[in-house]
Order: sequence, then structure tokens, then C-alpha cells
Amino acid sequence: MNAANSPVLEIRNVFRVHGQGERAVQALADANMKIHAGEFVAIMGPSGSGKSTLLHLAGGLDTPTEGQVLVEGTDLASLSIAQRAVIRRQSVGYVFQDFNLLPALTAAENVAFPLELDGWSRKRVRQAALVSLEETGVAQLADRRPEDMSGGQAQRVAIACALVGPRRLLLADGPTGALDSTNGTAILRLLREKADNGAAVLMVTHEARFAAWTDRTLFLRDGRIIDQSGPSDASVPRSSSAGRPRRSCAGPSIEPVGTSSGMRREDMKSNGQCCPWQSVACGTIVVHESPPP
Ligand SMILES: Nc1ncnc2c1ncn2[C@@H]1O[C@H](COP(=O)(O)OP(=O)(O)OP(=O)(O)O)[C@@H](O)[C@H]1O
Repeated sequence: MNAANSPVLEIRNVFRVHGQGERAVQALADANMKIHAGEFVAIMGPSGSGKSTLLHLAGGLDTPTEGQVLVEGTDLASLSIAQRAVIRRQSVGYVFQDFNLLPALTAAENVAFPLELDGWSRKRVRQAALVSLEETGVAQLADRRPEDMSGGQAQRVAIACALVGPRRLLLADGPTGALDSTNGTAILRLLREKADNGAAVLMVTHEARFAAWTDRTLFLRDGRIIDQSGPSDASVPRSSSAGRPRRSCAGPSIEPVGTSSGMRREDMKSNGQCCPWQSVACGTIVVHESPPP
């Protein structure tokens, strides 16, 4: 299906128009980009320039009006809804702007959820969840529910959700938004490490100091990719640049169709088999067999 050197993510001649008629908004226009394994790419641009739309398309949460989105060589449009949900759950980690943690579950259960849907054993799931929470510095919150967390803590749990398991494409929409400088830097370091270990990472950020951790930055304006900046110190080998910024500087919300709030854990698991209805939860997609309430 995909050659070893093919991009993990390719956006090919993509247009996305939201709404119709007089209310139509061209959120993306002729966007083209590729990210390979091991690359960390930032997206910057003014509010409304199409950053989240691009990320939603990359994660298969939205479909282009025109053009193709390929994940590991597979055109997402060629897949059924259920097949797309599997790709998103197994290959794509998504950090949402508003976290999307399931309120009825503890932090560890939130992180474990996609792995449980994939049939991992309870013990393996718990171990993987704890590793991921440890990586984001919130292992002590494993048994706490989102309502008992601060915004910054919830954000780090949401990042743990996106990073758990062997995801090869990480999409992060403002992953440092609710974090102070120290924790924000720790998350950037972690994303950098994930890229250095082979993941493809695409991150929306408003801050050039965070983009400096990436390999290149895409600049969006009015839905168009208007520029790209590469590394200013490309000669620095990966191993010696780990743990610090790589560069000195960098030159729709699609609502879930349903919400899982209030659903019981077992309901959510049994609803995870297939279906046209889906909601976004904790870096993965929860699918409902019937329309959510
Ligand atoms: N579901 C939607 N329905 C209608 N218009 C939308 C929808 N989602 C996004 N848009 C519009 O598309 C354009 C791009 O939005 P998008 O959220 O991708 O921008 P952004 O760069 O992520 O903005 P921000 O930095 O404020 O999050 C904006 O004009 C926005 O109002």
C-alpha cells in the first residue's frame, strides 16, 4: 500500500469550502503539503486562516471539497467511515484545542480507551496509559476525572491520549495553549522526541518560539499556504539537537456529531464497533451505532 519513503501525510490540491451560497467560506484553497516520518512541522497563520481546517482534514475528521488527503499512502476518501475510524484510532493521534476528554472516565481510562477498542488486554492497556501519562508529566492524575483537573492538567492528559500506542501521525492543535512556559516547553520537547523516533508531527501554533522546535513551518493566509520556512541550522545533526529548539525562529472547528458526555464506559465500548455516527473523544473517534442523544 505504501512505499517506505512515501509521506506519512500528503495533502494534494485540497480545497475546503464551509457552508453554501452567500454564506460559503473558502477555508482552504489549493493546499499541498507532505510530511514524512521523522518530521516535525508547524502551521502558523492569523486567526481564521485555515489552520484547524487543515488539521481536521489531515486527521480525517473532515473531508475536502476537492483534492485528496493521503495517510500512509491511502486516500481517506477511498475508505468507508468505519475504515477511516480505524485508521484514525490506530495511526493518528490528535490533540484537540478543547481537549475532548470523556468526562465519565479517569485520566488513565481516557488514555486507554482507543487501545481497548482495538482489543488490547486490560494489563497492557493500563501499562501503556501510565507510560503516556508519565511522558506528559501527569501520571499522578491517572485515577482522576477531568472535572477534578486544572486546564493545564487536562491538556497534558489530552496529549497523553494522542501519544499513546504506536501512532505514526501526530496532529496537535495548539497543544501548549493552556500550559505555562515550563510545561509548554516540556510538551514541545516530547513532540520533538516523538518525531526523532519516527513519528510525523504536525502542530498548529501561534508562537514562533514553539515553531522553533520544528523542522519547518507552513504559513497560511486566507486558506492558502503562502510560505514555508526550513531549518536555519540544518547542519545540526538530530542527535545533538535533541532537547532544545532546532531553529532560532520561524519566519473549524468541526464539532463532533455527537457527544459522549454522560455515557457509561461500557456503552461507549460497545458502541465502538461501527456506524455512521461518530464523536470525537480523547484523540480518537468514538463511533455510535445509533444517533447520539
Ligand atoms: N464548520 C464551519 N462552518 C463554517 N465556517 C467555518 C467552519 N469551520 C471553519 N470555518 C471558517 O473557515 C475559516 C478557517 O477556519 P479555521 O478554524 O480553520 O481557522 P484557524 O486558522 O484555525 O483559526 P484560529 O486560529 O482562530 O483557530 C474561518 O473563516 C472560519 O470561520
